[in-house]
Amino acid sequence: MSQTIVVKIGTSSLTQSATGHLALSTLATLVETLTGLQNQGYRVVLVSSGAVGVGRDRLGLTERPRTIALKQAVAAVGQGRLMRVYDDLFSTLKQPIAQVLLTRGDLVQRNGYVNVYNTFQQLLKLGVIPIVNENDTVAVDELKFGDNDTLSALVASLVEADWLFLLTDVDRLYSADPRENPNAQPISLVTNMEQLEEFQVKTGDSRSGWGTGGMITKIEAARIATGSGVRTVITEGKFPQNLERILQGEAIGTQFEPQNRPVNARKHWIANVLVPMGKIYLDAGAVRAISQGGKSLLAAGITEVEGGFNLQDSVQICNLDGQEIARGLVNYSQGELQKIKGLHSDKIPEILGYEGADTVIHRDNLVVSSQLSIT
Ligand SMILES: Nc1ncnc2c1ncn2[C@@H]1O[C@H](COP(=O)(O)OP(=O)(O)O)[C@@H](O)[C@H]1O
Ligand SMILES: N[C@@H](CCC(=O)OP(=O)(O)O)C(=O)O
Repeated sequence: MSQTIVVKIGTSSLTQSATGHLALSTLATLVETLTGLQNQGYRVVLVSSGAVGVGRDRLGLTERPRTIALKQAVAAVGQGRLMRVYDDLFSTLKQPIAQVLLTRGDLVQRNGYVNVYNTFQQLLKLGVIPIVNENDTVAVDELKFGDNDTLSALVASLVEADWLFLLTDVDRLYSADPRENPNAQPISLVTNMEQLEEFQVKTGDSRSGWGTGGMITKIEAARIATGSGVRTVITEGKFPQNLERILQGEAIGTQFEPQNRPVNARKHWIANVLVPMGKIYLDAGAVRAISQGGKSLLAAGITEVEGGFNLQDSVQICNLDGQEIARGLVNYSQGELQKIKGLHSDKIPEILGYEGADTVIHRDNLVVSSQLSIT
């Protein structure tokens, strides 16, 4: 079966820093490279930022839009313009493309997730290169990916990609932001995410003029993607032709080695796609039963409940120190749990006045932190 690659390009690479106009030569090289890879038999997905940057340039705004409404309006202007440029360039090479605009809300319902999965599969089967962006114009805060690094990692996981390339305006990850620290050490290979602590990587919150997430969201993306078995590379967007060399084995940029692909796609979805709506705190016995015993969560081990969650929402499960040890889908609302926390399951019908589920979170809907990387 052919390999699948997801390439994410950030605003900093798509636009010229001096003028804010599109970086046409970079875009043209990217289009040539991706079409070349597609012709070699790779299945290719492009996650492209730039809606806000291009819209801002089109409208002649000199500042980053601050209000949500303005940002959403600017993105609406820029997204169409950006796709027009991509379509012109890809069409010159006879490569069909598709626009896929997503919000987290499209993926949080399990059937929505499966639907998007099927659409991607169909597009790739047709030999199309999907061009993905967050649907900035309609996304509301609670259901935003917020940055395209995270979005690209979730897409890479969804399409079961072999590679995720994060193209940006630095050539690789450094031990500190190279803009601010001239002694920052380059990092070529990360075999597991704990190594980043050994390398003492610092990201600060610095980012290029129009970028959104900075380096921290790229590391987070690498964590999600490698946790799904996707090899991830941070490399410079100015040289898209390097993708071919990396695929041939050259050590360019920072490469993050993939962990084993999780066998359970549903648990990956719970851990990485759903937005937790509350917290449940457990006593030490319940923490052990869940973390080491592979058990379902029962009401008896719950000490405290926080947040306004409903049945089937995702919640964070914490030990008494507040450290997250698992995440899962609840069978009770926050109000119900307040009443039954600490009680034996036999007591639930009496207290609530109806027969509830035996478990607060069934183990099939529970992801412990050692099982999968939790965001
Ligand atoms: N440890 C680090 N290594 C490399 N770059 C870093 C680091 N910490 C912060 N950065 C900054 O992250 C920036 C890239 O992020 P961003 O501007 O969001 O790019 P993009 O638009 O490609 O998403 C770089 O320009 C760099 O200054
Ligand atoms: N969805 C937004 C981009 C969000 C984003 O993550 O931007 P960047 O840091 O440049 O990759 C847009 O198209 O402008």
